Amino acid sequence: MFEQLGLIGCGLMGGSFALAMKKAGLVKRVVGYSKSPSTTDRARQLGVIDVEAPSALLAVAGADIVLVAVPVAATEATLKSIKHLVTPQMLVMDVGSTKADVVQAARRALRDQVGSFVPAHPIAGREVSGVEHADPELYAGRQVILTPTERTLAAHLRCAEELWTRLGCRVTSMAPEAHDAAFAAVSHLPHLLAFAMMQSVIRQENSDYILSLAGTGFRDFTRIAASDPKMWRDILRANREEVLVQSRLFQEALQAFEHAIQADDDQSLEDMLTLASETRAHWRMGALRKHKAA
Ligand SMILES: NC(=O)C1=CN([C@@H]2O[C@H](COP(=O)(O)OP(=O)(O)OC[C@H]3O[C@@H](n4cnc5c(N)ncnc54)[C@H](O)[C@@H]3O)[C@@H](O)[C@H]2O)C=CC1
Ligand SMILES: O=C(O)C(=O)Cc1ccc(O)cc1
Repeated sequence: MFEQLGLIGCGLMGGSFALAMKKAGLVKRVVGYSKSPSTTDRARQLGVIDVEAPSALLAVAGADIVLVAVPVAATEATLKSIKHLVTPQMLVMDVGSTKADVVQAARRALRDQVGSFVPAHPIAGREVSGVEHADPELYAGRQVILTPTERTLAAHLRCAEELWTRLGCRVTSMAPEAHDAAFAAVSHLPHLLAFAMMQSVIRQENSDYILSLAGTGFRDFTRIAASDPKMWRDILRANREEVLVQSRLFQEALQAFEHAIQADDDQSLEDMLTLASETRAHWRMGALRKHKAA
């Protein structure tokens, strides 16, 4: 399907995309660039990329598909640096966790070439980063959200849908703002809460001892607190308004639980726990809920 993938950001997401594309026979050659030359070198040693490029622009030269897989705050500078080689025939995508800021960055950076850009967010990932963790199966069975703009070329949008589908993903399209509102609730706030949970334990005097007692519930709840701090700093800042809305909603829910406990209101406490428990028990990743719990 493609001759040459230009990969900018040879980390977990970019590296996994390159491996998945090769495994699916969708690309012949991968030319990669990462900010640190040692990362690009490592990506070549691991067989994630075939050729090292000394700059983002040179990674794009000769490519018919480009993936920008850098921290969201680096998107605008990256797109600016490659603009001169972006053509209407070239499909350019990203994998950023936030979309309104990325779309605005693309408009500013790519200007008349913005039609080549299909903003994408694979709902796949891990709490570890770096090319060492790149995995050809990372995207299999996961959702990918596309947030095309009014200027996105229809042919590129169709091509992106087909590509992600061939990698085993379920593809959905939505507006960037709707994306950011939804993912503030189901991804950004949960990560923030996991970080905050760790903070609240660490601040206690006997934290080492308490942590040594914790079991699987704590492990499952806090797994994502091991995620990359700089990446999450960028995501939380990029989607600050929606994250703060969700944080306030969460605090209201927590306060309702606190009040019920304080007031010995067993009925309210049990009702709230039941609603949460039943909803979670029936929740399946990627499935729409048919019946709301009573
Ligand atoms: N880690 C996850 O679970 C998920 C991450 N994402 C998004 O994917 C993007 C990449 O994240 P990961 O692959 O996890 O991070 P990573 O840290 O594994 O990889 C990022 C790579 O980009 C390189 N880089 C940083 N700034 C650069 C620049 N200005 N120019 C060129 N290369 C640069 C880094 O050296 C690194 O190799 C982020 O935007 C993140 O929001 C999306 C879904 C899941
Ligand atoms: O580690 C996990 O389970 C995640 O939730 C990973 C993740 C992180 C950021 C995203 O934008 C999407 C997925």
